[in-house]
Amino acid sequence: MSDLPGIVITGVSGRMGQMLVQTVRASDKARLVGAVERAGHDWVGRDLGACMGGPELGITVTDDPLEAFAKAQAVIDFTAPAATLEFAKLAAQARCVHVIGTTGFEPAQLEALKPAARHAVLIRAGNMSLGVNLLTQLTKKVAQALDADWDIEVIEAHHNKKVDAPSGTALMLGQAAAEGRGIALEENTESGRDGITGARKPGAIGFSAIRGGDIVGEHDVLFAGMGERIILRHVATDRAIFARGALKAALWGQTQKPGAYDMIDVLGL
Ligand SMILES: NC(=O)C1=CN([C@@H]2O[C@H](COP(=O)(O)OP(=O)(O)OC[C@H]3O[C@@H](n4cnc5c(N)ncnc54)[C@H](O)[C@@H]3O)[C@@H](O)[C@H]2O)C=CC1
Ligand SMILES: O=C(O)C1=N[C@H](C(=O)O)C[C@H](O)C1
Repeated sequence: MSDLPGIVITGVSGRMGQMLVQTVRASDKARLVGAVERAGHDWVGRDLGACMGGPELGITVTDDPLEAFAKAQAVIDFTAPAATLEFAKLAAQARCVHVIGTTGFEPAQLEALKPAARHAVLIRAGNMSLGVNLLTQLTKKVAQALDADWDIEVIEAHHNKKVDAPSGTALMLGQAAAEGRGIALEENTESGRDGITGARKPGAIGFSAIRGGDIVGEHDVLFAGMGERIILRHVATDRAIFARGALKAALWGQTQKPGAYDMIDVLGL
């Protein structure tokens, strides 16, 4: 019996779920102990390895998250907001570190996540990659240095299956820009322009979303001034960057006190 932290992956058949299975199995710092899918999914009740088209792994995909969490030290969760809210309660009950990559939360849903962090370590980020988390720091710094005559626009592109916009990453970058500028993002957002919109609201932070093909994730923060522009860019070409970040967070969380954390905490940026 290994004493490496045991990890459960939720939404295991998803794009990120399958990438996480590969990442955790390749790691010598953690072991995969459970796999969760939604009730009714055709992977439930079958061996995970066989579902993924490979040799059997001895892990049966379950739709009973609490049963899976009870055997684990961490849950890595890239699913959907309603599912993540449910998993947060159960992970706290099982005292598991809950790493949340899910995006698309409404403000009330984010509020509803808070009680879980009183009992367990909860680490949430709209983007788990080192590059994007560094970019948030750079964005804050540039926004701090420029006055409100510089228009800030966050432009993102993702694959055609993505269901939420702006992306979680775009919101992190917008938040960083707002903090740098010393304004509240909620009161200074401009998005979804269409038709006769009128001139751009001075000082606003704009968001635009492109959806197409298999784009993994691309984000530009554009600072547009009079006669010059600065563009900060991150391009993701492989989902492994998110899975590596999530696993790092799950391991880091093992030694932390209950509370709400993000990837800036994990990476020590
Ligand atoms: N924070 C980050 O670094 C990243 C975040 N994401 C986010 O992760 C989420 C998932 O993305 P993808 O893997 O591309 O989506 P996907 O649609 O391929 O996978 C989601 C999976 O969750 C499962 N699921 C939904 N409800 C469930 C429930 N109640 N119980 C168990 N499983 C359930 C679905 O059946 C599906 O297999 C999205 O919100 C996306 O924006 C994606 C990549 C990186
Ligand atoms: O849905 C995705 O694919 C991604 N979602 C995250 C987001 O909303 O920013 C992270 C990454 O860009 C991929």
